[in-house]
Amino acid sequence: MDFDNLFAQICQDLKETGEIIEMSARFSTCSSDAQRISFILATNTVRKCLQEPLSLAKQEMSAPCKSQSLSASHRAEGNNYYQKKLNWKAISSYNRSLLVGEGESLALAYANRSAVFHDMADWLHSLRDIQLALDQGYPKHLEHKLRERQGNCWQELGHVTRAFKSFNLAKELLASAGQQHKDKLISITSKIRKLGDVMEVTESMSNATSIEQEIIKKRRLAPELNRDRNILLPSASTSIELTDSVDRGRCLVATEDIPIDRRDYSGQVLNNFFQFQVGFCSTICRDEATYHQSECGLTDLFHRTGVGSHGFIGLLAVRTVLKTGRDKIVMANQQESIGKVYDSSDYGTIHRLVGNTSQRSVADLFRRAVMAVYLTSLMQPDNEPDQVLATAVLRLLQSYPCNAHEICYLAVPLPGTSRRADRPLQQIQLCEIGSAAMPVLSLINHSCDPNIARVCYGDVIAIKAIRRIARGEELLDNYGYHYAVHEKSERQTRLFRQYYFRCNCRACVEDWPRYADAPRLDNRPDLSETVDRYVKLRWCDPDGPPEASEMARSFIGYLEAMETSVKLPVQEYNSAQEILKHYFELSATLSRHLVD
Ligand SMILES: C[S@@+](CC[C@H](N)C(=O)[O-])C[C@H]1O[C@@H](n2cnc3c(N)ncnc32)[C@H](O)[C@@H]1O
Repeated sequence: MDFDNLFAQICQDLKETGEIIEMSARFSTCSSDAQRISFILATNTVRKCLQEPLSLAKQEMSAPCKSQSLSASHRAEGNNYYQKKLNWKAISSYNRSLLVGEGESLALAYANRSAVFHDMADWLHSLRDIQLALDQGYPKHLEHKLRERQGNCWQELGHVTRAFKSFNLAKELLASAGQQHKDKLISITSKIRKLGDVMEVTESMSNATSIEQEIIKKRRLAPELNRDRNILLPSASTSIELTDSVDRGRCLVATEDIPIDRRDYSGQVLNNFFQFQVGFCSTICRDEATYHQSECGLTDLFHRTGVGSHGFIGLLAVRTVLKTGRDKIVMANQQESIGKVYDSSDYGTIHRLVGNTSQRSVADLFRRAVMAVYLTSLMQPDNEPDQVLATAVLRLLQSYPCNAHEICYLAVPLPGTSRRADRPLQQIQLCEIGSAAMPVLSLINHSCDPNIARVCYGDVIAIKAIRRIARGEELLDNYGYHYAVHEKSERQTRLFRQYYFRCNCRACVEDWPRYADAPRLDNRPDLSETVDRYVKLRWCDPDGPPEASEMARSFIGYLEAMETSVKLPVQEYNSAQEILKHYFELSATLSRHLVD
């Protein structure tokens, strides 16, 4: 049963027992989250309603979820996509195959995924998957294929001796398999010959973990800040400071003029990164994360039964609490403030995210409190939830809807791998792959006409100025409701429903029209063709990037000129800003942080 249904059942039972009105009056007098949790734990009707679903859920969580046949069918689907060169879809099917596979089916899924990475020129990921396939007992009679692929990867990465060793292993396996692979044997022998004289094979082969360390080292390289690091706000530069205001709460403000495209913040996501699939992002993550035992069962259960309307936020809350541990939570409860330094690696900064508790209805708080008890009971071996943990979960169930950030990546073929230069641009997709708590990023207030954009570099988010920000001006993000896309009334209603504030940005105060109804400038070129050309250049043509950067620079100039010479809003300004954001996203996806 998903949580929405379970909660509806609880409300129904409370109505039938005639307790609901009196209970809601008493619950409304609770003045802290700790009191709310105690209240739920002391309410027999709620506890009784939770008992059976909790037992069933725990049974399901411990039930085996591996299936050779399901793994094989996802793999077959992946093979189908792979043949059609739909690489991302193939990877996604192989991922599903991995999640339910074990033994040989797991090995085959890793091996097939390695072929896709190989075709995408993603040598390290291919190597990692090859090694995992071998570790899982990949069939011996097929091993020559993996060894040859492994040799290609090492060769591309410049490890000649490792390539030599892999090709030789492939050759031995082919030779012992007999005549049927004669052509293959000739081609491998020629690859070995081309490597030249490799006198001594001293370089040892890497295992999956060491390859992964290489991958992570590259992926986690946060883009450099454009200024010195701010010691009070370690993920930001000195161009930004944290201030407080009566009507807008905490906010980030520029300490100097910030030009377009300057990067002044880059926050680590990993503190509480949560992917929406049960599966480890790496073997290192698997080996380090002791809390995964509770978390994975829960995530899998939520997937299979439907997560309910607060499900993902609930899982992010569980991950945070499991990863932080009870002692640090107790400490955060005891400390009123977090001191001078606002450091996102400190749980205290997450603990103090805005939850808008005082503005929430009794019904909303009651529902979240029941969910906190339910989730905490699932995390623990018996059905007696720890009050401290349940209180922390309740706190996060209020703050995360107003503060969690999505992690996205742009699914694009890598440069040079496109077989058709006219590949439709629609193949580029912005994919949401998870959500994360990033407490410093969460200090930025909303505007329907923002001056910064968030850009994901793998699991690191950077923010960049998309218009000039003057000294003393507030940095403003967009929470998903932009003036160019949503009517003012819709923006105001939705922002209030989720974030509990009335927006008074310039676009709201002046009631700017949406993009389609905004005026156009006379004598300005139509940008749509340029956008197409720019995007094509950026990812289809290996010689494209320099020209594309040049184009982005001209857009920046164009935007800056419009800021001072044109009364906004106009369509052209909006389009140029969109192109700039595209440029940022593409640069992040194609940057060396992700691809070597
Ligand atoms: C992600 S937090 C932003 C930082 C927040 N001001 C703080 O003190 O931590 C989101 C919350 O900030 C407040 N907020 C965001 N944008 C706002 C705005 N434009 N005007 C007033 N309050 C705003 C709302 O309470 C919202 O739920």
